[in-house]
Amino acid sequence: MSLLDVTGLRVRSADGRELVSDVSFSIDAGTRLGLIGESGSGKSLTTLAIMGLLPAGMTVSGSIVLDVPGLPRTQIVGAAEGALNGLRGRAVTVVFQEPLTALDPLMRVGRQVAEPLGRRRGLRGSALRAAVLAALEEVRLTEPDRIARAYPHEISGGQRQRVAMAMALACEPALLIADEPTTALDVTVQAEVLALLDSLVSARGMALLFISHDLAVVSTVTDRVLVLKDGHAVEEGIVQDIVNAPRDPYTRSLVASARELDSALDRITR
Ligand SMILES: Nc1ncnc2c1ncn2[C@@H]1O[C@H](COP(=O)(O)OP(=O)(O)OP(=O)(O)O)[C@@H](O)[C@H]1O
Repeated sequence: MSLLDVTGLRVRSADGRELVSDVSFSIDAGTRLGLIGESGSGKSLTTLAIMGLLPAGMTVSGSIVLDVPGLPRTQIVGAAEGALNGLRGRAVTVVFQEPLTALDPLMRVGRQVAEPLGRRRGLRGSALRAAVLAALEEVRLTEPDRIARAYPHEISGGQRQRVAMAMALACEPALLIADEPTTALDVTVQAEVLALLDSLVSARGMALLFISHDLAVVSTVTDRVLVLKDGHAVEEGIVQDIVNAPRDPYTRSLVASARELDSALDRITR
């Protein structure tokens, strides 16, 4: 049994349009899967369905089973809010593209990191303060004291994404979903945050579902990938195989455009 088993997932809008069509995949404990596709292909809705957070009015069918050691095996589709609340954080946590969505603009960063740490580890007072600084250091934030005292708007976008990662990791999830976590960052910061994510996921033995529209980015952090187009899964496999021999026409076009960018860079640097 996998950690996450998604079978025949369908999501429909309130007006009956099918936005995600019969998508199936699974993730074993400690393994990684990339979900790739252009804008509107259904990546975010798939993520939200796994978290049980689809917008009101949408309907979901199929099966999403989370089976995390030490927690009740749960069918997410149709689960009661209470059961989902018990799973969010500890079983599965998301880091979103825009870290401001995870952060309260009116609360100092340190207090926000303290909240999941206190809840998960039962820490208070000076032990909690020390754990907050350690969590900020773990995501390689220099000057953790200053960052802890800052409000979200007083730190950079890259620093905010590291804070969001620290908050996600504080829950010690079995599965981390990273939904385009570096898309809003500039390219050099993007590479650093990806490397950090990669090493933290390995160090903690977490499973990772990594969402991106960028094949090059996906291939740096995952070895297996599922390609989505217009809500349908068109191809799944090892990244290396998909890059070398894409079977589906859409995957071929993704690979061709990634290569195009690469060779444009080569031409300039030659
Ligand atoms: N709240 C909503 N109501 C109606 N349709 C929606 C809603 N949210 C998303 N959609 C539609 O569902 C489809 C899939 O959207 P989704 O956000 O999952 O795509 P995505 O692959 O994550 O795209 P992006 O990379 O731009 O985030 C799109 O056609 C989108 O317009």
